[in-house]
Amino acid sequence: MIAVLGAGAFGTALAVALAAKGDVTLWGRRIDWQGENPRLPGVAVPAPVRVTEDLDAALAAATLLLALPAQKLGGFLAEHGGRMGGKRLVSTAKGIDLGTLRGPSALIAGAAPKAVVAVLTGPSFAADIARGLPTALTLACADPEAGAALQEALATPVLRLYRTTDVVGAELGGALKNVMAIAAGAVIGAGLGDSARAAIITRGFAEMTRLAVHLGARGETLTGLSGLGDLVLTCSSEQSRNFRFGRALGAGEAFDTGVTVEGAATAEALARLAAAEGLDLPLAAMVARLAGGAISVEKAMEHLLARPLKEE
Ligand SMILES: NC(=O)C1=CN([C@@H]2O[C@H](COP(=O)(O)OP(=O)(O)OC[C@H]3O[C@@H](n4cnc5c(N)ncnc54)[C@H](OP(=O)(O)O)[C@@H]3O)[C@@H](O)[C@H]2O)C=CC1
Ligand SMILES: O=C(CO)COP(=O)(O)O
Repeated sequence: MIAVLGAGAFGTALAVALAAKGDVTLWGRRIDWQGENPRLPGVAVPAPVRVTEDLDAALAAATLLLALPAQKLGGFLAEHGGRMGGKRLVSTAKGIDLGTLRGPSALIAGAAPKAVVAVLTGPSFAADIARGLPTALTLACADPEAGAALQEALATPVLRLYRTTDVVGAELGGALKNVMAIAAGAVIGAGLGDSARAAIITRGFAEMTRLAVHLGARGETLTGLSGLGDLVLTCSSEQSRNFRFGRALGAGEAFDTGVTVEGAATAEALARLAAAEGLDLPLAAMVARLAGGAISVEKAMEHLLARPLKEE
């Protein structure tokens, strides 16, 4: 049995997609809706999805998809991780925890050492998955056999999963692209043009790869769905919350603080990591200052353009 923990847009979309294969439990801490989740408007949640606030019932499943925002995962695991030993735990969070500077897989392994840890990530908007549009994602698990079994269990005819054992690379691809999407949105919001956005995507990709490899990832993982693929999607689509947040920053407009924008906290985590490890992460550092209100887009661009000229 499969249970999805976290009834936000993505958890709900995954439950809807997996319902095509059989019964799924969708757990949320507060289910105050019926039939259609306001976080995923226009999508009817079908009958095979058992929606519940009962965590004990959800924890009966052998496979748990953790669909919580990255900054909420640590607290949730601290409270409930002790009951998840022996399960297959698949994180969908795209971020780095600000408190510990760790990714979701390390948080899970710390809280539930006996669990099989995996990451499901890649270019996919919740609304697209829920509508049954074709999507390709990365399923990362360090244990190849467990990874193959999860690939079978979670793939559907329209949700195509590619397998890797590079968990660090897969989760960093998803976390870092959100930071770059804020930068791309800021460039567009400030009216700096599509050419500048292409520069952000390309130099952002170089920065992502450099950091991920430094942290133990395989470089080629970043050229896959959960790196380049998700970076391109998120930097170029109005559907992206990170892009829209950046665009609002660039345009000097307000943004709804209730919307999940993983890239803001992750940029701050990266700035701290860069300081601790002596890394040069110019774009992430700028996004951290932009998102924190410490600098304007104009000043950020001035700083970036004034950097010494170098080889590509
Ligand atoms: N939306 C998308 O298109 C995609 C999202 N993702 C990733 O999935 C993760 C979740 O995003 P998404 O579903 O969109 O976010 P949403 O903002 O739609 O939902 C977040 C959900 O998390 C719940 N939550 C927060 N804290 C806790 C907690 N301590 N215990 C239980 N539930 C909690 C919220 O519940 P409550 O309402 O009670 O606050 C809410 O249901 C993110 O890391 C995101 O990057 C990945 C791919 C695509
Ligand atoms: O991760 C996503 C698409 O792959 C969703 O992006 P946003 O969180 O920016 O909406």
